[in-house]
Amino acid sequence: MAQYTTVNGSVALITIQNPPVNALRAAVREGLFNAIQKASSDPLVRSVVLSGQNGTFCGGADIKEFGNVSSMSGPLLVEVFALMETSMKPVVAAIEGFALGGGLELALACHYRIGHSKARVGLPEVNLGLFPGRQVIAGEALKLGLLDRVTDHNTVDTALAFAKSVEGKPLDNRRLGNRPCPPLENMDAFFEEAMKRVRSRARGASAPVVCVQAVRGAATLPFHKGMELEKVLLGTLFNSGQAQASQYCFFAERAGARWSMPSGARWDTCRALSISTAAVIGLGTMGRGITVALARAGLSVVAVETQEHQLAEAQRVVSHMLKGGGQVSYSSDLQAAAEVDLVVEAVFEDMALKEKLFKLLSSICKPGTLLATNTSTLDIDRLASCTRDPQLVVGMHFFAPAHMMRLLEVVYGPRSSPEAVATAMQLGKRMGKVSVAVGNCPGFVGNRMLKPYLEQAYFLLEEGATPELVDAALEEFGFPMGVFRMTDLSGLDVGWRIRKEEGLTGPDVPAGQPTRSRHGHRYSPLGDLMCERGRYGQKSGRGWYLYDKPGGRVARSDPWLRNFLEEYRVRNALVARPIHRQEVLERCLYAIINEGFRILDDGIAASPQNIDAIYVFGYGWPKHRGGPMFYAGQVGLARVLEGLERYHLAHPDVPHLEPSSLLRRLVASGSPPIHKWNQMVKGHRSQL
Ligand SMILES: CCCCCCCC/C=C\C/C=C/C(=O)SCCNC(=O)CCNC(=O)[C@H](O)C(C)(C)COP(=O)(O)OP(=O)(O)OC[C@H]1O[C@@H](n2cnc3c(N)ncnc32)[C@H](O)[C@@H]1OP(=O)(O)O
Repeated sequence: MAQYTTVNGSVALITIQNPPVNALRAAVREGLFNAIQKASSDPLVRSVVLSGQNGTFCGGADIKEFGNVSSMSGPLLVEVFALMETSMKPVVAAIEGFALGGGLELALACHYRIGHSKARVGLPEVNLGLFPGRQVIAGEALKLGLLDRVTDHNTVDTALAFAKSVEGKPLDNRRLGNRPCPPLENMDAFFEEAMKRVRSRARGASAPVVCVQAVRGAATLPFHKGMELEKVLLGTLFNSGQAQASQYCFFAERAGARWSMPSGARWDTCRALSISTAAVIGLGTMGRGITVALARAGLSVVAVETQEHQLAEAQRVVSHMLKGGGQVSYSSDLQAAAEVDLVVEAVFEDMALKEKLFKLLSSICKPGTLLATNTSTLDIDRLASCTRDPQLVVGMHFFAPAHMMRLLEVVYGPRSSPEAVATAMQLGKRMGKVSVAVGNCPGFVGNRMLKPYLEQAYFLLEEGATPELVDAALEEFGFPMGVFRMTDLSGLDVGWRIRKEEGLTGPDVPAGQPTRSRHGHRYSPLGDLMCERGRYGQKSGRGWYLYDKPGGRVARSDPWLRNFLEEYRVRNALVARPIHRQEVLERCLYAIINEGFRILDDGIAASPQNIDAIYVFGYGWPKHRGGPMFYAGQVGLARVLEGLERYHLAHPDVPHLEPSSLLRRLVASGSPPIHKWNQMVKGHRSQL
């Protein structure tokens, strides 16, 4: 766990050994503690170098141990730090790769720090619901005083020579605990302003707020008092539930890489096809973002758009985004896709158009080309059936803006080959995405769960709520945008087109159909009515809110909408009632969760972690709430079930509120923890 050798006669070299990231689990802490004691007591040793195995200094505390803090064994991190800092022999950290969180604190407990120029240091614990900070590269760390020296050469060798040069020198002013924090003018005003800003951005997350309190303590109190305060604050965070949620997200983010298909095919047994060239078809907003994402991942991309004016505009925008980097050519001819390894189709969400395109692509592209569609809801298998090689068709569902959003849903149809899925998943990794493989059904995972969420939001408007009230409740919960602001941003016409495609609205709806009912179920036509009035959201300057101009970003309440809703209620004999924030949250969130359970039971998602990763990285679900499925566990499955039963009783014509069978089975079996849910799933497939 901590290898100890003596080098150059007098330098003890301690190497942390805990792959893959040298996390500081109990055995490592113990190893370090013993090694420092050994170096201190060995009369031949005059200095110490601390490094990490395999070019990695240390990824911090072991996050897996946080799951059971009470059973943590071995010396505490602070005890290791204290032993190191009070050592009478100079300790030099040799930082390669990264020193993060407790790993950086370990380096800061050393008397000197030498970093490789490519090393990254920082305190990223905000992502884990603990004290936060940002990561910086070695050069900046040097300027900030976090490092004493940066090298391009072998870091350990440099540190060993350096350690030799400081043997016997006084250490008192090298111990950070002895150094006072430089005074700051208007310290109180500074921290109050910082707190105000952090609170407004934290959206209910405790860690950033508590961090300001800890930094204030560190800056204004004597060292040991600051440490005591930090311990108390850390305890608060650990007990908040938010830290567990964030730590769960850390692993959920990585769990998608270990994908599996119902056939038994899985990540470690399938080989990805080699992809170096790609074509993107359709250069609207999505196609442009996808082009940038692929080009940044090192692919040579041909961007195809048949409308000349759109092509010219796309070329301008994409070149600007890529700032001269990336290899992209442009064409208005589909033949340009003939020799590529991968095609990503990103045309309008229209099945007939996509079917035609897939038929064409299948005849144009060389054998072996992977055909991917960026559809957000349509049937992958129907598209596959238009092609020569249906096994080479998958969904690659990007999220806008495609070059920035972390999520990629990789959708496999019944005929998609494991190699095709492996290829799309590997591409996702190359693009830096959180990729999750999911099965084929309308809306896949993300949009399928969005549907009941939107539906509840519309129903709440019918019953007396306003967009402002619904959005405020959701934003207070932690979403960056409430559901109405979000649909204004993405465009109300997107859902309208999908509902037309589904025959729920538009000319295909049979005459005499009741306004607020479809197939015997409650239906709200509010979204359709808005679109019929040209209210598409930000793009038209009017939606659920009012904007200064088309494309405007600042939402204002719209008196027109208030009247519109009142008239709508009168027309439909609806009586507005006061709606409480709690009802908004329960109906909107429980509806999402309920659909999540159905998706799990249907085998469309392989695990609750996959669903949560999709919601956190694609739909703005707050990380400190862990994703909808984790949140359900935190609220209590029995309470979620009771809520759904209550709302379904009140709204029996809303099938999405009828509790899913999996949720019922889980509650009946005593609400097991989330990692055991899969055992209760129909046709359960083993977890990897
Ligand atoms: C009431 C008082 C309670 C007392 C408790 C005291 C505890 C001490 C509390 C606070 C002090 C210190 C806190 C911390 O240090 S928290 C950890 C801070 N570190 C981080 O946040 C870094 C997290 N890791 C990363 O960002 C990346 O993993 C990376 C940059 C280190 C490496 O990236 P990459 O090469 O892309 O690899 P992966 O991300 O895929 O990771 C590989 C593998 O390793 C696992 N892993 C990574 N970091 C950790 C870790 N710190 N602990 C445990 N495991 C870690 C990761 O999960 C991957 O494994 P897989 O999930 O099985 O795929």
